[in-house]
This record gives sequence, structure tokens and C-alpha cells, in this order.
Amino acid sequence: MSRRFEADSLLSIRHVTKRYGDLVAVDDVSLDIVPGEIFALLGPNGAGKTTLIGCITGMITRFEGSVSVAGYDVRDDYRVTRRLVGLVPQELNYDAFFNVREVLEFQGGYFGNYPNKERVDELLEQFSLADKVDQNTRWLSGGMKRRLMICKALMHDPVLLFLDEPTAGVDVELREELWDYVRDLRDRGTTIVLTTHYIEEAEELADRVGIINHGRLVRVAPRDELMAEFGTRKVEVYLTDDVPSGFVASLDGLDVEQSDANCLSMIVEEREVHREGASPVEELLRAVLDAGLAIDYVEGGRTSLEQIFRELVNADKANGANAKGADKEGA
Ligand SMILES: Nc1ncnc2c1ncn2[C@@H]1O[C@H](COP(=O)(O)OP(=O)(O)OP(=O)(O)O)[C@@H](O)[C@H]1O
Repeated sequence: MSRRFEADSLLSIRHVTKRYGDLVAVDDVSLDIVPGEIFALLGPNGAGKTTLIGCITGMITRFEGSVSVAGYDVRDDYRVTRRLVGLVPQELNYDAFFNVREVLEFQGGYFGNYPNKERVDELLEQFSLADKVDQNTRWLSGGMKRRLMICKALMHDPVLLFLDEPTAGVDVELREELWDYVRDLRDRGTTIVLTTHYIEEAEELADRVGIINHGRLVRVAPRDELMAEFGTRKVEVYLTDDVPSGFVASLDGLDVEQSDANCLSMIVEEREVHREGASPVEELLRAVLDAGLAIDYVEGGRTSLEQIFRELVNADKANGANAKGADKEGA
């Protein structure tokens, strides 16, 4: 059994490529997942997220490159890595005729752990399902079903948990509830990789974000770094009266627009907000007050990862187009 485990990398993905005929679903992906982090793999439909997870969790075994968990190769040492990894797939994956306890006990059985009443009770308690233990799974609410799937994936106490689109199609309230459970899991020591379409989900939960498009990892960065690099803030200053004519033109060096009769708006890059000295926001407010104008209220918003994501994906497309152009020129 081979084992090369660098302590700062629980999951090590090296040059993984998965082809389906001519389609390259995962294209030369290399990535390390650090113990204790929540990592969000963010990408549009068909980007290759589920395929990449399949290569790690043993659903897909024919791929180029290598993947190891805690130093164990997922193909050579699959018996070990299956115990280290848990997967919550997108679709419901339990027998609808079982009750809650039976679903979990059977799952424990796959890992030689049947019946494990203590583990079942512990998980049901942790995921607020204790009072549903004897309930038929068909009668659980959508949120309870999702929580039961997480419990099922945790029965063998994996160190690394994959959540494939954990909140796809769930309402906002339920999504926030599931986020709390995911954070709690991480706080208890489980390392988490989740895939999502929802930028908001990555922004809320992830320590680091990997953006995947057409099978390629376009960018991996700490969430806050992405926000600082690409994020912008919008500030709107509403005056009690209309903006006097000529006032906007007098704001030298400030990129301010009059977006309504009584409203001045400005887009500020995140790094400008935190620069040394007066920020553009402060300069605008000072100019307004110095001109003797009265402020009714001020509104502010923050651009989400959505915009960052679009910019990166567009940059990737442009690079791809350039590369194609260069290929043609070279041909
Ligand atoms: N078994 C398969 N045979 C052929 N093509 C496949 C197979 N599985 C996936 N694909 C293709 O591989 C590409 C990546 O699919 P994948 O499911 O990994 O994307 P995804 O990012 O998870 O998408 P989604 O967010 O919609 O779940 C898609 O073009 C998909 O059609």
C-alpha cells in the first residue's frame, strides 16, 4: 500500500482528466484540499463538478492522473479511501420504504457496523431528526430528507465529506438552515468540499473557492481574496432635495453619477474602500456636506461572487478564443 501524505493536504488531485468520447468533462485538474476547510467548487451546469467528485469518491475509476486522500491512492487503496470519504449526492439515495433508523443502520452495515444504534442516535440528534427515528422516509419534509442524506453519508464517520449541490432547488429558509448544519460539521472537524451553482452559497460558506468551467479549474483562491480582488461596492447617497446642477461635474476625481433627481451613486472597488487615507466614499460625503446639501439616507451594497464568476469565466473564454486564434495562425 503506497502512502504519501503531506499534512497540509488531505485531498490531493493531480492532473486529473476524464473523457467521455471526444468530450473532456474534467480537463487536467490539480488541487489540494486542506484539512478543516470548507471548499466550494463553483461552476455552471455541465462544468464537470460531479464528474470530478466521481473520480475522488470511487464512482468513476477510469481517468487520467491521480487522486489521493490522506496519502492513500483512491484506486490502489480504495478500501481505505472509501472509509475516509463520505458523499452526499444530488439525488435522494435511500430506499423510500425504509424508516429513518433503517436507512442509517443499513448504511452502517456497508462499513461492517450494523446495527450501530449509538451512531444513529448521535447523528439524528446532531441533525435534529431524533423525533423522526421511526418515521417512514416518504413522510419527511424536503429539508429533513436532505439532512437524512447527510447523516447517511456520515454513518462511517468520514474525515472528508462531499456535498454535491446540497441546496439545489430548496427555498431560501431551508438553504440557510442547511448552511448552519454544514458549518457545524466543519466546526466538529469534518473537511468539506461542496459543489454549487449558487455564488451566494460559496460566498456564505466557503473558506476557499475553486471556479470550474468546461472541465478546467479557472481559479482557486481564498473567498476573501476573490472578493478583495474583484469585489466592488455600490454607494447611493439620497439627498433631501434634488442634486443641484453642476454639482456632479464639480466632483473632481470621483466617479459619481446622478442616478435619480436626488440620488448620487458611485461604484467603488473593494481595494479603494480600504486604501490608506480618505476613501472615495468619505470624499463624496464630505463634498456633499461641504456644499451644504442635506443627506436623507445612504444605501450601500456589495457585488457578489456572481460578478467575479462572470468575469473569470469570460476571461477564460477570451483566453480560449485567443488560443484557438493562435492555433489557426500557427497551422
Ligand atoms: N456518463 C457520462 N457519459 C457521457 N457524458 C457525461 C457523462 N457524465 C457526464 N457527462 C458530461 O460531462 C460533462 C460534465 O458533467 P458533470 O455532471 O460533471 O457537470 P456538473 O458541473 O456536475 O453539472 P451540474 O451542475 O449540472 O450537475 C457534461 O457535458 C456532461 O454531459
